[in-house]
Amino acid sequence: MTVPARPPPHFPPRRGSGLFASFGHAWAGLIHTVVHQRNMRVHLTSAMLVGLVGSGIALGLAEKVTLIFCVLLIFFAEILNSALEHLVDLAVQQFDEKARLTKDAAAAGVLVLALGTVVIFAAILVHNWETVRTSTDAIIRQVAFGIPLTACVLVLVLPQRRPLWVDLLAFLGGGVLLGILATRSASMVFSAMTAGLLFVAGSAAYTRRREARSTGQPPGDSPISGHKKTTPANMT
Ligand SMILES: Nc1ncnc2c1ncn2[C@@H]1O[C@H](COP(=O)(O)OP(=O)(O)OP(=O)(O)O)[C@@H](O)[C@H]1O
Repeated sequence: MTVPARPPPHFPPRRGSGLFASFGHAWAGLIHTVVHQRNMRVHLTSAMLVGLVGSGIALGLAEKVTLIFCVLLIFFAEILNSALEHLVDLAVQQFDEKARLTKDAAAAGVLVLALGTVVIFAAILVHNWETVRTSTDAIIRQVAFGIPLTACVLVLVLPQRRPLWVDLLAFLGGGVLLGILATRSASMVFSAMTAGLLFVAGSAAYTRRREARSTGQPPGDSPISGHKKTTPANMT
């Protein structure tokens, strides 16, 4: 007896078409990238560290704007890189030189931005070295509360399966640490940025759980269950 072919999965229903729905789709795109792209998780954790430095040391307006702009630009590039990867995978299921070039070029764009940000970050620290040198108390505080806060974010974005209470503890613990740091912040803009990053990490943890529940699959970096991601190793 032949087993009838299973129909393709339904396209998820659109959640409206208004302004709020558009915002919801964009938010879902951001969270999806955090959940399924390892590099995005690295950028998110690095952005936490930038936020902690920015909220611990008094920087000039131009330096603050530059750092925040760099962080946003890297997120933008990684999201676009992810979109391009999906587009290529949609069009090409086998090894293709042009597909490789497209993906490599998109990844190179992110790499250039990330390297540039590290250089800019180092230059800002060197330029403000006198402030850094005389801010021992602030540095000790940022390290004492900031490292556990970054660990909380890391726990929330990690793809490994874990009990619900671990995620809850990481999110609430991160919130408490953030609150303590905010009372002595040198820049509310950077504190707000770290709060936003914690919220994104919490949303990613929630989405990952929901996806794992609905697909019955263990969490991982493959975006569509049953879809084998094209990698050089599995291409023929
Ligand atoms: N269809 C393809 N044809 C040829 N090479 C490919 C193809 N798909 C992927 N590659 C190669 O494998 C690399 C990794 O592609 P993949 O789709 O796994 O992205 P990724 O692991 O998410 O990469 P990134 O680290 O850039 O986010 C690409 O940069 C490219 O060199």
